[in-house]
Amino acid sequence: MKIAVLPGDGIGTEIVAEAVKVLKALGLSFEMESALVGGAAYEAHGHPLPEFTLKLAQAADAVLFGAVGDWKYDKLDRPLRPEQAILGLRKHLGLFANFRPAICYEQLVGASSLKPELVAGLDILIIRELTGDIYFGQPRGRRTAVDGHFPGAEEAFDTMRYSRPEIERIARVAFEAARKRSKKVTSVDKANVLETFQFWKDVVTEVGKEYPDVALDHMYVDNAAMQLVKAPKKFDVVVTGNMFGDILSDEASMLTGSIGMLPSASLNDKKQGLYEPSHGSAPDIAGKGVANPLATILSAAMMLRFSLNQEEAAARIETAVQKVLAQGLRTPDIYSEGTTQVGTAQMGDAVVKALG
Ligand SMILES: NC(=O)c1ccc[n+]([C@@H]2O[C@H](COP(=O)([O-])OP(=O)(O)OC[C@H]3O[C@@H](n4cnc5c(N)ncnc54)[C@H](O)[C@@H]3O)[C@@H](O)[C@H]2O)c1
Ligand SMILES: CC(C)[C@H](C(=O)O)[C@@H](O)C(=O)O
Ligand SMILES: [Mg+2]
Repeated sequence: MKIAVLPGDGIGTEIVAEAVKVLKALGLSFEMESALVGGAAYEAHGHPLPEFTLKLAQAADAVLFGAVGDWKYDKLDRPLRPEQAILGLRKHLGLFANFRPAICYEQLVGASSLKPELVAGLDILIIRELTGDIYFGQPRGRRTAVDGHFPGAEEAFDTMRYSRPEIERIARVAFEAARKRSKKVTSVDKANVLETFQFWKDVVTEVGKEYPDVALDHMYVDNAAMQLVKAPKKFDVVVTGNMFGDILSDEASMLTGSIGMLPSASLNDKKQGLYEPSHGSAPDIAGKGVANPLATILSAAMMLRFSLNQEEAAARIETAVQKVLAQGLRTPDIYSEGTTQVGTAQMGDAVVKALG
């Protein structure tokens, strides 16, 4: 089992160190190899996704990823910005299906942004399409009246597009996932305005006919953003495009207590996957040892389940995380009165101890 470990920037290095600690404590034989990615790779090699890093990821069964980015790179040309590394990995590895489960653990009901009764028992699965949409559509760029370059641009544009096969395959992923859950899919779109998402809705509806045992409903993204905070338990599997999924999953993270609790799995059609927390490099708290490593540790559990066929080990990690929460240990983002505040490394150590 070969794991490429790509910590990246900011808190990426801190939280991945804790996930690696937990993986090592399982007593399984992994081959783990690390490489620079994002801003760290740009500093060392002049590119956010160097050839070596990409090859390492391509050759691995799974990638454990931290986060990339920092405000100090804002002025770089877009292809050199750290965020291009994660977009490049998704594209090169064909990681089209992004699972972002928003689960409110019973111990964190009080840490949620919503009233306890709205989130107790909450378990939503957001399935975000990850290699299409306005993120990758062509053409994109800037036009100027003068020479085609910034500064002096007159306008900038991106293209939102989805092809039928792209929508069909993510819809199937969602219907299959729903079959193993409460058999309900909500497809989120903006079909009232956008041609791309009218097409999305039509294709998801067609695919839905292959799954008569799964209930399908459709919701506009603005309403979905509202319903997520009004009555989140109405949702089970949510399937949506790349950009809407990016936004809705950050919103959903706060129902679980913190963005530091939301793991993710990005899969291709070969079960190869990239596993990362849904959050970013958090430059505002980087280097302080206070970041919550649980989203990354829970992402490692998803990696064991989806790409490495280690269901038992995955469940061990998830149980250990619930145990440390039950012990009252909290990083600052999920802290509440009566609990014990700990730092990133202490939280990782506690999970290792709770593995038993
Ligand atoms: N997949 C990725 O690598 C990824 C994802 C999102 C953002 N980014 C990048 O990260 C940089 C910062 O972006 P941002 O500030 O908009 O989003 P962010 O997710 O990094 O941070 C948003 C807020 O959440 C907090 N936060 C995030 N993770 C946390 C954790 N584990 N524990 C405690 N608090 C946590 C941060 O302190 C911050 O206040 C940008 O360069 C952005 O492009 C990268
Ligand atoms: C960093 C950025 C490219 C990325 C995205 O928009 O997909 C991030 O926000 C995420 O959610 O993984
Ligand atoms: Mg995001």
